[in-house]
Amino acid sequence: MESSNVPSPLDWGMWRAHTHATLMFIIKDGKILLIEKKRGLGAGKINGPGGKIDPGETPLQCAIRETQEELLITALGPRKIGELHFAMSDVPDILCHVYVAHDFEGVPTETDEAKPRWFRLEDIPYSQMWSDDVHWIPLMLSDRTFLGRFAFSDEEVAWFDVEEGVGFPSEG
Ligand SMILES: Nc1[nH]c(=O)nc2c1ncn2[C@H]1C[C@H](O)[C@@H](COP(=O)(O)OP(=O)(O)OP(=O)(O)O)O1
Repeated sequence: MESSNVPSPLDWGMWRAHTHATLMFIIKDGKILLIEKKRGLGAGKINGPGGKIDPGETPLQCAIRETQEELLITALGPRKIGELHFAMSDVPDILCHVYVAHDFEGVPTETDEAKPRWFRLEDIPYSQMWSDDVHWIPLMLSDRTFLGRFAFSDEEVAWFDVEEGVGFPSEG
């Protein structure tokens, strides 16, 4: 478990997410498919495809739908690998379900929302990503499940804790 050496600025036992969201990472042939996000929260950053869960939708359905909408591809065999709890300072708090898939159908295509970018696993552009990503993407690449909690101050991580080897129900 990796964590900050300072006390948490909030009581996580009382924490509740305002927004439920997803991220999908396609990892294939030693490369990871990321996006340049063109609009919404995190516009201009590199991230996985994803977005808010719609009413009546499961997290898995959301991750598949958002990947279809943003890149015009369908992830095959996605599996939940992690959960991220974000206590934000300037926008509503987010609980994000993270999925990994090792195959997909279709051709990754630029849309109004996103531009596809493949990166070699050793060249992930952390400096252009959310500042929490460096704390959990390496676990995801090692196929380790995780629960990450992050308290943000503006755009920077002020406190964090990442627990490994967490179990998730199979549908996720
Ligand atoms: N600190 C963070 N680190 C990270 O890696 N991804 C984050 C993040 N904070 C938010 N996200 C991602 C998760 C999710 O895919 C998305 C949620 O932001 P939004 O609710 O603004 O999504 P979108 O604008 O894409 O949603 P839709 O309107 O549903 O398309 O941003």
